[in-house]
Amino acid sequence: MPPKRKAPSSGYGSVKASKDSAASTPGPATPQSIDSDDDFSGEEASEHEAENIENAVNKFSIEKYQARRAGISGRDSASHHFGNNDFSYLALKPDHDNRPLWIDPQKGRIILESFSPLAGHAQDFLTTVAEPLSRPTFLHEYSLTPHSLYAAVSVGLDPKDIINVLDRLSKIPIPDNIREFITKCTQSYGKVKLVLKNTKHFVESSDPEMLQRLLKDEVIGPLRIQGTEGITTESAPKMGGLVIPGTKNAAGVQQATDQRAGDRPQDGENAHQEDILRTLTEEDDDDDDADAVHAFEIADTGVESVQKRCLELGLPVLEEYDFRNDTANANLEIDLKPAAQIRSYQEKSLSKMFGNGRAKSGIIVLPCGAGKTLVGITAACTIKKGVIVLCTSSMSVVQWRQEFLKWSNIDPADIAVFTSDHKEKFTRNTGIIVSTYSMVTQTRSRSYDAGKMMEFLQNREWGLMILDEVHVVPANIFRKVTSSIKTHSKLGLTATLLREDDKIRDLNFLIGPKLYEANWMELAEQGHIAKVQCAEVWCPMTTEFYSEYLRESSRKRALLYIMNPRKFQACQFLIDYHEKRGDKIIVFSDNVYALHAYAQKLNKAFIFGGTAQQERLRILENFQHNENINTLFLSKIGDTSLDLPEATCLIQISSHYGSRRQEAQRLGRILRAKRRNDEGFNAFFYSLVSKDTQEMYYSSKRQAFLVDQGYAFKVITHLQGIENLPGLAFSTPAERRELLQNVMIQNEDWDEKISDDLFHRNDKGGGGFGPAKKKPAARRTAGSLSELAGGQDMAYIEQNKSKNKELKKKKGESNPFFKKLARDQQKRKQALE
Ligand SMILES: Nc1ncnc2c1ncn2[C@@H]1O[C@H](COP(=O)(O)OP(=O)(O)OP(=O)(O)O)[C@@H](O)[C@H]1O
Repeated sequence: MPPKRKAPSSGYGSVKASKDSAASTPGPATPQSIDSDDDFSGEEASEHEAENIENAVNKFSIEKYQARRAGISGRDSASHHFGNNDFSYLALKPDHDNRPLWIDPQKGRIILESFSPLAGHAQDFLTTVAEPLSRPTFLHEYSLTPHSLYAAVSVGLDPKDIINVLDRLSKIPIPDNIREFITKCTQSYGKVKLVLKNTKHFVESSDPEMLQRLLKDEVIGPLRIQGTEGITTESAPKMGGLVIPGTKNAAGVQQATDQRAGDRPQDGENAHQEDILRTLTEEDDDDDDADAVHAFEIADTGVESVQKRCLELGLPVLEEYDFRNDTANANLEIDLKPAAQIRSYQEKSLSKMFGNGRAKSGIIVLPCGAGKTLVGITAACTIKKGVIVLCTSSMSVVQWRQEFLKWSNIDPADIAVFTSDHKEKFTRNTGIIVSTYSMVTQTRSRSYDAGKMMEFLQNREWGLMILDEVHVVPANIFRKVTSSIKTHSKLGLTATLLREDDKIRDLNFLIGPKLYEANWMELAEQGHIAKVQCAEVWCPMTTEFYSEYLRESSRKRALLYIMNPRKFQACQFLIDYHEKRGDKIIVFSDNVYALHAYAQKLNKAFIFGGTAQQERLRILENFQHNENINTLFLSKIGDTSLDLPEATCLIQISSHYGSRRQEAQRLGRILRAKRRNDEGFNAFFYSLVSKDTQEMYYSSKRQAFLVDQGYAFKVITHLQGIENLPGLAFSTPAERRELLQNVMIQNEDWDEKISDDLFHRNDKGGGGFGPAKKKPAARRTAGSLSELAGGQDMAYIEQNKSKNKELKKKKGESNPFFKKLARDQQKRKQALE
């Protein structure tokens, strides 16, 4: 029996609230549920913060609603089936049909009817105030959490606005406890800002009483600069005059609202909806108080103490950078090239960052391939001060620099890279540095040059720090980065604000709140990312493999379900089918033994941690441009940073347990497919799973995130015509026994331990077969494995000559196109040097 599928995840903010939530709470921690690279340590501040949130959420769980519900339970013979989800006691508004939202008063969940004519407006609003949990075709689920409300406050909404709009869109009157929850969360969050104006730090708030309270505080009070004039008052900053480059106008949110005018219900279609819409778009100008801000100045050295103390007081500080009034830091000459037009969702995300004309620190979440790089570059072009970009790998560093040169008019001399191979500085008084997290945080055994470079980074003030792929970097690394490099604003970029250990919320206070999260399906509909058909292919285990599977320990079990001959056949069949359709296919395997075995047997090229850099590039070039090389086997080093827009089909044969993040990252490899706008084009993502094994459990867990984004995984139990595939591997019992013998003698852990990506190796040696860090002395081949098993005469060894070697041989015969490619690469390298 396959394991039961889990219901869409619930937000961490809602978990503890009620008894039935236990069902949606993740089970006990198992080794598989934690990504190995998600190491955290020293999280005192965030633990404290987490406690606050839990308390708030517990308060949010309301006995009175429980009691009211108790009153109605047993009312009819069906209500008990709905348990805690029986909301029939809630009174509907008379015109509820015209309103798109349902609100669950117990957990703060909001359900949006995405087919409503008002859905567009409602979605814009909900992504600002709530956490999107699940967005399939017809009903979207959001959750109000302390963090989502914190983010809403940070983009300038106040509790009154939030409650008003929610009320207009809701089918039921807003429950009192929801009002209370919104007010409670927002009254402390976002009230205090730390603003750097003209090199002076100010603690700012629109509430003068809040500042009085802080001045009386024993830690913060003494940090006020003596001799400055107490609390000053001035009008609140406005967007006015600020133009985000690459946009037609920079009215930000307002423009996004205008674009929605197309959603407006047609004349006579529904007068009620027209009314609701009108009230939604009406300007709220009755609040004059919000137009003034009050501030006091603190010493530069007191910044960290103020932040820490405010967090302790439950008043996390929002960071804002008034870059237009920063006369102390030199202006950077940078603008987007005239041809660069940012897309509406990119503009919308930036309008949240620059909503009031200042730069807010925070995180922007866009799907893989949706253009996060251009968002970062546009932010840099808006702020026009020194920028530091931090990436996860040295290849990303090169790509970021190239993208800056492609999209902006930055002088190449003003953008430098800092990696182990290149330690450059810009020559003028300001510029851009692109580096990796490891370069700026590693403290031991720094070379002299690297030490000098770090001094250079630490001795200046940066206008903007762009933090790429924020979800993969441990919190302690962020702490090191932000404490050692002075920057006025931080922009985190990611595709999946998701960690298996749920520590993602730490980022809220280390970088800033989530400013924007795009809807994957919407972007696919608009053609910005590819549409993907997802399928899980169930492969029955052969009897001999299954008998061993039941007997074995967990590590060997994994190898057995990965090497299941039926899975191999399914992979062979799918490759054949998609190659014939003209697809370019990537096959992913975390397990390097399987990677090697599959690729060798099917005579396909492969890349893993031990593949030499030259060989990797050669294989990738062939995959991109050689019409005879249409399939590439990749280990997990290809999960990220791989830009292969030719790829249109993914097949996953082995993966990292239940990692939702890896599943999303892998899907991301085909979202940028070049052919995505061809009529009727679909990319394909297959996950091959051995039936009745643990792999099925992991597989459903892995899919949870993508299912929440609206992807539907079809289950394929039989691949039509597989039996008739000429040359189908392992079709005789003898072949399968041979394979089983090979698998059974494997005693090593074949999971690749990598600490860098596809383009950057740890070992300096050439392509050993095994974990990347191992010495490449012994190159194990399929031949020697087969010999060990006493099966020298089997098909397995006959195909010992790998496709990789074949490609290597062809190196000298490179056609003019490859020669040109090599020349271009050489030029790029020289440009970097
Ligand atoms: N506004 C735009 N106009 C034209 N092309 C764009 C625009 N935005 C992004 N692109 C293109 O889309 C592709 C994907 O962009 P990018 O590499 O920044 O995606 P990403 O979100 O960083 O993906 P990943 O998460 O996989 O790294 C690039 O080729 C980029 O040039």
